[in-house]
Amino acid sequence: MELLLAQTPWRQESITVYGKTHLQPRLLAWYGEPAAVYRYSGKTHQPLPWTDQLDGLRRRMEALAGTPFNSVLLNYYRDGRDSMGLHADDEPELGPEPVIASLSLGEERALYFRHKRDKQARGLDVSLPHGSVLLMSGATQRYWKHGIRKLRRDCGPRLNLTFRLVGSISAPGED
Ligand SMILES: O=C(O)CCC(=O)C(=O)O
Ligand SMILES: [Fe+2]
Repeated sequence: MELLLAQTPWRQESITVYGKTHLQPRLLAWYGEPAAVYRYSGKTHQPLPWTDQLDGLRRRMEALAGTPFNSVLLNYYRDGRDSMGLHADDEPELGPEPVIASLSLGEERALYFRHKRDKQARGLDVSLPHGSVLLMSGATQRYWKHGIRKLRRDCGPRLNLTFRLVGSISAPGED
């Protein structure tokens, strides 16, 4: 975690909601094969090339999940004010039933799940302690959204690494 915090070229992206632009409440970095271009939160991300450390983690995640990954999104939650809004990782370039391996380091925070359509469905909080891996697969992204809430109490930094397999979806008329 110390290596990743120190050596990653962290960026803070902005997001535009209802015509207003805000800075996203966390830092991020995107690594992967050159072909793993990914649109996330309405932005196109060109991946940085794998570092030895991230490639090593990728191999371990592939062994655990039994599926290949060609990219990883790093999210850095600096303190309890950093968060991630409810969303599903359901972009077309991830395919219909993506497998996502999510490695958490540092402060334990909860990933909360809400059903997309069934408002009666009970939500779910999944605590993600240091060193844990959460596998999301099957229809999870189709039916559920997830996010990280802000906290009122003080809390230390947290890193989350989501390993993904991003396909190239070419736009109509492109090859
Ligand atoms: O920080 C987390 O555990 C969630 C990250 C996430 O949902 C994402 O990167 O899409
Ligand atoms: Fe996500």
